[in-house]
Amino acid sequence: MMQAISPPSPLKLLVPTRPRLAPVTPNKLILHCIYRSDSVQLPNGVGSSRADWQSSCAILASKVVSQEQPTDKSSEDSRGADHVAAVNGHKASIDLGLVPLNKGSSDGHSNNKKPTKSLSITDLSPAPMHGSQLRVAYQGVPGAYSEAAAGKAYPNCEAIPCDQFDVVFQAVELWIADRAVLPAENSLGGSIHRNYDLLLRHNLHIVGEVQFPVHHCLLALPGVRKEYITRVISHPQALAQCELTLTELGLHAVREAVDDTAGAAEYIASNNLRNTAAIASARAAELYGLQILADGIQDDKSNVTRFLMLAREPIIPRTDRPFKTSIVFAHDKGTSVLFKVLSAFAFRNINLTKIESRPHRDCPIRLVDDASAGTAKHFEYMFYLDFEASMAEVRAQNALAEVQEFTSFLRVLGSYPMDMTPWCPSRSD
Ligand SMILES: O=C(O)C(=O)C[C@]1(C(=O)O)C=C[C@@H](O)C=C1
Repeated sequence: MMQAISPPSPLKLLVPTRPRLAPVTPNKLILHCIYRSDSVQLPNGVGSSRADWQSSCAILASKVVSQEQPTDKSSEDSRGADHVAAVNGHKASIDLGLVPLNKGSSDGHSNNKKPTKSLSITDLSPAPMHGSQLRVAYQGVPGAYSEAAAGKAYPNCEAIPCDQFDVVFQAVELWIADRAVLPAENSLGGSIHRNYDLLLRHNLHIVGEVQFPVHHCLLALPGVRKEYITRVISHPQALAQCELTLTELGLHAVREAVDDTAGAAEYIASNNLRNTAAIASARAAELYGLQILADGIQDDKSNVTRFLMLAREPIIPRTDRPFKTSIVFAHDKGTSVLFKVLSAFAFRNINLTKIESRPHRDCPIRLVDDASAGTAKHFEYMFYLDFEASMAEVRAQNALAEVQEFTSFLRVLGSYPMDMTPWCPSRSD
């Protein structure tokens, strides 16, 4: 059997974060960044370098009425962040509240060289300024699927474990990490809602995606038999993905949710729990010295989780490979706007790959009074949409210009290369 190793302890949240969602003002556009296409010349005739492009973002963003001015709360947040010198021994390289969105060409990243080679999934945004290995933050402990996804997205990166999703965002905002890798949705378990909410509260940009086949195992201490198991622990997504198979295995066990799959395995090993099994990866079994009681226990062999990669800076959108763009929008007149928004994409033959709605936390309920019938209480939503086009394409820019007219809030979360790696769903297929 493999020797169990002691993995690094995950980053913990030391500063409480408050939501950074900008107030949504009816009929005012909040567009963080409009990407320019090479075929669309801005009035000042900017070139195609990153510096020019960032300046264009600044110019365009300054033309819209920005609601991103920090509220009292968000300035408190920035102060809180500035006070953090280190998290678990990882030093923040510079003081940083929020990453400025409208950077001009004078920032440290800018240079006037045109990109000499095309972007790839492993080269999704500028190289780290510290000049060493790319540091990628993920939620969980070593052996988590998020760690493996980080390795797929950025081979040879230094993966930095964090104990909460919020900490993953903070690690990048505080320059402890260069990228974040976060699960967004699973083919069986659905969306990881927490991360959709966090995307809106933080100002990181989506710079890529990876789709990662998730192959679950049932793990227990060496020598433990299935019949002894009275409790199965794992991440709620993993429990959901194995629901039917756990029943079929004939386990008479309660299911309990913990923060991550590999953390469940580590917990069993460190507490010598002989009545508890974990749902986690084969790598977690190896790392924490557990045996595999059952292999491939996900309810469907083609169990895939889609992860998003985030960075402080957006990438330059391209047209020479398939790109996806993610947006989030809201409207103060309720959900009736949805049909109009969707038609902006349908008329341009732009394929939608994902739609998600989340509670509008700033304004969760809209009251509609009807003198004769009483008061209707409508829930309000933020809508997240992914579509298959690059922001460098005119049709995508036009679609968004149209969407902007129907919505009171619109933000481009990122325009990034689609994961087009060949389909290979499960090791056992
Ligand atoms: O717990 C882990 O190992 C994770 O990486 C988290 C996570 C998730 O949040 O969806 C990632 C992939 C699997 O779908 C199960 C769990």
